[in-house]
Amino acid sequence: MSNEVNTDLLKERSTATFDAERLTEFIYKGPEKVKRKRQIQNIVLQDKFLQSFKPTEFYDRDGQYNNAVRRQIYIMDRLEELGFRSETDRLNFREAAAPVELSPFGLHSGMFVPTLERQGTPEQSRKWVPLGKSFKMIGTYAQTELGHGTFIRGLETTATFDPETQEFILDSPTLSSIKYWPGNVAKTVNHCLVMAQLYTQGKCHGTHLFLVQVRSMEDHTIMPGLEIGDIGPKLGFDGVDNGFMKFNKYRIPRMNMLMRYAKVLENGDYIKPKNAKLTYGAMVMVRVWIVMDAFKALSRATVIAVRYSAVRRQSELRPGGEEAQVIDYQTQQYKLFPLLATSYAFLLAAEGMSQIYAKISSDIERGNLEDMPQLHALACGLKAFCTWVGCEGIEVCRMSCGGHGYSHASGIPKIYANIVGACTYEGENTVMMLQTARYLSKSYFRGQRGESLPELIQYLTIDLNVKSTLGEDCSFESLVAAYSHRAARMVATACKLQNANKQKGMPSHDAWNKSTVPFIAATKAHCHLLYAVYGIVENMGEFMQDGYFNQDQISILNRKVLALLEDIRPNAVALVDAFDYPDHLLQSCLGRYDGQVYEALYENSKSSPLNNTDIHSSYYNYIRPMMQKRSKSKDISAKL
Ligand SMILES: CCCCCCCCC/C=C/C(=O)SCCNC(=O)CCNC(=O)[C@H](O)C(C)(C)COP(=O)(O)OP(=O)(O)OC[C@H]1O[C@@H](n2cnc3c(N)ncnc32)[C@H](O)[C@@H]1OP(=O)(O)O
Ligand SMILES: Cc1cc2nc3c(=O)[nH]c(=O)nc-3n(C[C@H](O)[C@H](O)[C@H](O)COP(=O)(O)OP(=O)(O)OC[C@H]3O[C@@H](n4cnc5c(N)ncnc54)[C@H](O)[C@@H]3O)c2cc1C
Repeated sequence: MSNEVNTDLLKERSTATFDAERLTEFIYKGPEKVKRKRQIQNIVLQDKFLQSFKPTEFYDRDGQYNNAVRRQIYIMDRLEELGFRSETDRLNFREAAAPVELSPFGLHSGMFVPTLERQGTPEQSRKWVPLGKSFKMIGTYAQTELGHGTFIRGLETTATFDPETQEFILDSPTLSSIKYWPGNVAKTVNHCLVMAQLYTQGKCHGTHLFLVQVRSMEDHTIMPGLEIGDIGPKLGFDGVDNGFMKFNKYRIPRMNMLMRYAKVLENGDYIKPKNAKLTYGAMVMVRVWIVMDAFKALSRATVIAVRYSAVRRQSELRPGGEEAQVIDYQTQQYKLFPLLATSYAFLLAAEGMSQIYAKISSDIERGNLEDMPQLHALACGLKAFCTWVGCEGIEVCRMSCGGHGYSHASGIPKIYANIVGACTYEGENTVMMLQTARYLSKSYFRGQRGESLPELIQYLTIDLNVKSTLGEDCSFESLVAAYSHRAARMVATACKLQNANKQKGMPSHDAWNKSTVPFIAATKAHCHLLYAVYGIVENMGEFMQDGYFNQDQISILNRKVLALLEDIRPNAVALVDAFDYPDHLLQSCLGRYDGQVYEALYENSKSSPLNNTDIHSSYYNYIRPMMQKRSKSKDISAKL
């Protein structure tokens, strides 16, 4: 591989009107943090073991799982050796060491241990969290069943208290109650946090979490009374052993119920929690993290697509002239530059979401549940919005790279396959949006009654009779006002339909269900971030429904969005360089910093396993016998 930088990329970087390094420092919170991140990424780059793996798609499923386990354990050991204590250092090392791989221990660290900490009593946490953190206990979060994932209250796994033996008896009473999907259940973990319907003294008290040992700590054999296995190949998550698990009257100690919020006493008495939804806390936490995951996935795909668009020359923009950089086609800019803006918007949304989560979850830990509904609504809405918009955007990035975008060598298919599951896991997006919609509906009617609303939704009470003041300058204030107006009007419209349904005599659940389509649209408007002008132009109908903009203002906006493309054009490469993703993290022949795309594609293809032999065995086994057989037959020409 040559170590020269593609001349087009060199030109792009020299014509940028700002210093990308300054923006990198803003993104990563200062020059020292950037320096530290790069130091850590370099440690990974110099690490022979970590650099010894071929691209994951060159291995079969067994190999991918085996590699994932090997690599993640190596990473754990290296982190201990390096003595990295800060979460940022550890995350930077992990992301650089395994950039496109979901860890078979991901749910252990991401859900199992944090849930023990947050949902266990202090005694339970003191006992189990150190075992989890030292990987003596390796766990996951097992909630979804064959028959239920969304409707937690419909889960069928039972945990029945036996006061004689002071045990809970876990059981999968039906086929549909078999746990199905939990990550790392199939081969990796020896414990699970199991969500089950709690029965005591003959009464069901709803779903609660139980710590269950599923494999021997001595030899990893499956505990008697359990059936465990892998669910099979999936669209992505190749290295993750999502599994199924069936309980057959499986006994666990009473004290294995996480009892921070609800309890079962020795005599079987049930002590209920302050709020039944406290047991849903682990899901809220992961939804908050998924907003950052959506930023990372979309921004990486955008880096690849924008750099490739600067390098790829195709067709004549000027008749007879040299072939144009595809980034100079207005259509290519209209595809990619809004995604560039969206990536920056998602970064800010993810950081804001994390700050709000930190504050409200610490209030909840101290027993102040006042803002729990707002946190739930925000986490549901942003998780759904950012993964939907992010996944659509990643597909646009892939297609904007033409044929090479479809190759795993571009790095984009893997980004998409790993993040698109987030539209489903941790709460299916439509269901999540409807949770936010429910909160908006209740808030709208509270606002109508003159009750005060939290700051984030005070816009619901604005005067909807005003028209836009937008002028040629498309001021920030006029754009914010436009988004608030659109969302407030759409929420009001959905709520009026819900009310009208009730007035017609519909029971409230039907009145709700028959207004959920406009509620989804209203909730998306509520979550819509301010990559402003493009968002208005792309959704003009919703902004225009009540004549909020006049014809002149619409023309201003249509002109403005094209003008913005020209404003961004000279800085497009610098804006993606600022995300500072090193090549070994992007894993992309198209998104390389040096732009040597064709050489990288050629080298990558030569290492494809199918090239291990010149003539493939199928020639000897099938093709040659077929040709010999056909050459003997008389009417060969007819067959051809
Ligand atoms: C690439 C990176 C890889 C990163 C690695 C990631 C790997 C993937 C890991 C994946 C793991 C999983 O998928 S784990 C499994 C995830 N599963 C889910 O998320 C299931 C989704 N379903 C649910 O959360 C629930 O069923 C939900 C839809 C909220 C409905 O719950 P209920 O029926 O109990 O409640 P409802 O009747 O709807 O509402 C009753 C009231 O409770 C409130 N309520 C409901 N949930 C609440 C909550 N969590 N916190 C506060 N309040 C809540 C509602 O707002 C209502 O308030 P009022 O209106 O005031 O009454
Ligand atoms: C990659 C991946 C990893 C996963 N990891 C785990 C894990 O580690 N642990 C775990 O417990 N689970 C895990 N899951 C399961 C996941 O949490 C569930 O699949 C998810 O919660 C969706 O539930 P479901 O499958 O029942 O979908 P369903 O709810 O059956 O969705 C089917 C359709 O029904 C619609 N629908 C359902 N309810 C409503 C409603 N009330 N109103 C309107 N429409 C509705 C949905 O919008 C959707 O269109 C994982 C899933 C995936 C894909």
